[in-house]
Amino acid sequence: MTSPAASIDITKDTLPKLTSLPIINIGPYLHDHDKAGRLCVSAALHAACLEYGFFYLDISEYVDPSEPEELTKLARQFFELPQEEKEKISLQHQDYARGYQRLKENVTNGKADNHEAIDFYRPVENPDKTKPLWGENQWPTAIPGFREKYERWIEKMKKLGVIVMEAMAVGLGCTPEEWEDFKSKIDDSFWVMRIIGYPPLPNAFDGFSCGAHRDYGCLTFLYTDPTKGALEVFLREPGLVIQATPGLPPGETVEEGTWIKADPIPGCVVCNIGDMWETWTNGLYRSTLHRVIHRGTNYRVSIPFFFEPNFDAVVQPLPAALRLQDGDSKVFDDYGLWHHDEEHKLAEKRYHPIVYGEFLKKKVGGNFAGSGGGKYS
Ligand SMILES: O=C(O)CCC(=O)C(=O)O
Ligand SMILES: [Fe+2]
Repeated sequence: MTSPAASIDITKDTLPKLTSLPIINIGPYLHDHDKAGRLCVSAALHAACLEYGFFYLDISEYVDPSEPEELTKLARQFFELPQEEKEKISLQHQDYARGYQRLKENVTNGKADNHEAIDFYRPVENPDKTKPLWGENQWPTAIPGFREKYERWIEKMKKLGVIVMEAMAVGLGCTPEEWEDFKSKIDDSFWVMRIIGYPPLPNAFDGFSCGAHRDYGCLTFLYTDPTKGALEVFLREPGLVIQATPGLPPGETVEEGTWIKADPIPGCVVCNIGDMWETWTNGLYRSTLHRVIHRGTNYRVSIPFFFEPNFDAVVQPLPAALRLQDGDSKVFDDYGLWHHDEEHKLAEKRYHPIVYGEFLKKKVGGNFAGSGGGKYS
């Protein structure tokens, strides 16, 4: 194989973990000529996904910082509106997924999250709000420019999603033909965008700003205002057993590892992979726990864009990932050199195929309908 993934020997046990996430500049993938630069980016993405499932993506060559800054201003204007005005676009007027959710309406791991938000999904043909996820997006009308500016951002993030997916496919060792097939699963992304507002956590609050969860999709591009100390990422560190952590998903009261802060870095979005990448890589890349604890005094705004597979995409382990895991096919020849035995079986698939839309319906269907659900429950 000729991919960077194959030529770099990254073994999880030998590299020390950084205490802050790696920064990867997507720039070379924006320029046609920079082949060597692209390979470096792909190798860095592969290493970051093996080790952390999280990284900073430097997009300063792709977006002007004034653009997302303007979005956070618009978001603040919305969250400052009287509650009745915000409720006009409540998700209860639609499919219970698209629209505004009031403070503490979202529940993660059984506890109310101390945030409010507006959720948008890819628009669908023939919307029908009685069908799960099939309603219409609800845009605030009281704030001039809101919809146009956010729609411009959505277009940019969708394009960025395809660019980063290609860079990651190369890093994983996909052939160009395999990438074409893979691309057909993500080229009409059933994206989600959330605009989240976090008041400071009250001292006695029994819960989090956003409880510990893994994102369930493909790639998250998280833009946040400059607030520090809020987002935390769980770094798995085998052997390092931390105390039981309240608020972890059920059955995960103790994890081996540590929480690190992922403060915003100018020019970057925080990027993480979700459960779909875990399936595509047959568990080689893991979807990583994260949470938000905002104890500052300000009102924090974040705008995660979730670049997801196509609604009808079948998601299953990719051949490139199975090749990387195929310990069995590395056989020694008569000279003691190992080579791939093409007739040997690839690694066994440990993840079952999933139709993304079906999986998504199970995740969000019925949430917020007074049933105490939530995006991450
Ligand atoms: O607001 C943040 O920093 C993170 C939000 C998040 O993890 C999510 O919406 O999935
Ligand atoms: Fe998340």
